[in-house]
This record gives sequence, structure tokens and C-alpha cells, in this order.
Amino acid sequence: MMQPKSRMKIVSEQTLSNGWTRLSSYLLDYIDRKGATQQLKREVYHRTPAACILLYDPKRDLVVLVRQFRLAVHLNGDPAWMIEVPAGLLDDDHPEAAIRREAMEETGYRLREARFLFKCYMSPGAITEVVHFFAALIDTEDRVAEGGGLEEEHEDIEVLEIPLDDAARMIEAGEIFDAKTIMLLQWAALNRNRIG
Ligand SMILES: Nc1nc2c(ncn2[C@@H]2O[C@H](COP(=O)(O)OP(=O)(O)O[C@H]3O[C@H](CO)[C@@H](O)[C@H](O)[C@@H]3O)[C@@H](O)[C@H]2O)c(=O)[nH]1
Ligand SMILES: [Mg+2]
Repeated sequence: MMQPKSRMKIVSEQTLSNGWTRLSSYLLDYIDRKGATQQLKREVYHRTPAACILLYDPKRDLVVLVRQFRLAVHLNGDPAWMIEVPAGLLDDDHPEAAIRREAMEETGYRLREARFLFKCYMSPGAITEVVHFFAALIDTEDRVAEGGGLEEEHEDIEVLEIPLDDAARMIEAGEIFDAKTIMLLQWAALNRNRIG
């Protein structure tokens, strides 16, 4: 069998846009499974890595979620003050350091242990972004600040504390419709007895 690397060669890359994130267009020589060479054009959005976290309080049996405005969701005509797990870009930090920082900035919770679960590509057809998933147990006394996001970045983040069962129902009701959030809530439901 042909090695995957020799089946694909990047012929050219052109930057289409270089704003907040770079978007580029590639030409590839690609050898398909039958051995025929195809020239493919692919556009890629170069997003940097990110991390997200399930914050679960076993005593109160609740999760800490955040609500903020998401323009892309608004443009699709969906309710745009989206409920999500805390998340953020790594900004060159190690994933665990980054998620500790984001949890504090967004929710005011200082994490004790943060457990790495898995990493995922959320949209591998076009976006380089890989998201590192974490879970942490929290308690009321771990909330040492208000959260709400960084003023200098104009973040306007509402902190929500929602019983895990209610959050699960909100997925079914279409009130929670962010992929990373659904994945972590389902992980919590599957592992409730082991994490509590
Ligand atoms: N100026 C400018 N600022 C931006 C732009 N896009 C985002 N920002 C700012 O960049 C910061 C990003 O905040 P983070 O907490 O680091 O990231 P996030 O937006 O929560 O991202 C997480 O969720 C996204 C949606 O699920 C994910 O796409 C992302 O990878 C990550 O998981 C915010 O202050 C936001 O306002 C932009 O185009 N221009
Ligand atoms: Mg964020």
C-alpha cells in the first residue's frame, strides 16, 4: 500500500485573507486510492489550538457554563447568546495552563486538578483548529472571582450554574447546541458515578 505522505504534494499556497486568522487556498497533487493523480483545490482557515473544560460540582450536581454572543451563530439565524463550556485559545500556552487561565477569566473558578480527556478536530474539512478537552471537579469555595471575561478584549460573559440533568435536557430542547459543550455534557452523563 502506498504511504499516505507520497500520495499528496502541496503544489502552491496563496493567502486569500490575513485578518484575525489567515485563510489560504492550496493546490494539491493528490493520488487517489486507484492510483490516479488529481489536482485538488482546498481552502483552509488557519485557526490556532484551543481548550475547553467541564466544570462539575459533585456536591451540588451542577455544571458551570458561560453565555456570550457568537456572530457566526447570529448570521445563521440561530439564538446567538450561546451557552457553552468555558473555552479559549491556547495563546502559545500548554493546553492545561491555558484552560486554567480561561476557567479563571471566564468563570472565576480556580481549578485544583484538571483532567485531560481527549483532543478533537471540530471541523477538519476546512479548519486547522484542534480543541483539547478537560474536566475538573469544583466546589463553591473554588470560586475566587467574578469571571465574566477580560474587559480589554471586550468579553461579555455571563456565568451560569446549571444542574447536570437540566443541562442534558437543554440539549434535547435545542437550547444548548455547541458541539464541545454537548460532548462534555455527554461525557459527564456517562461518567457521573466515576467523577463525583
Ligand atoms: N479583534 C478581534 N477579536 C476577536 C476576533 N475573534 C475573536 N476575537 C476575540 O478573541 C478572544 C477569544 O476568546 P477565547 O476565550 O480565547 O476564545 P473563544 O472565542 O471562547 O473560543 C473558543 O470557543 C470557540 C467557539 O466554540 C472556538 O471556535 C474556539 O476554538 C474556542 O474553543 C475574545 O476576546 C474575542 O472577542 C476577531 O475576528 N477580531
Ligand atoms: Mg472563551
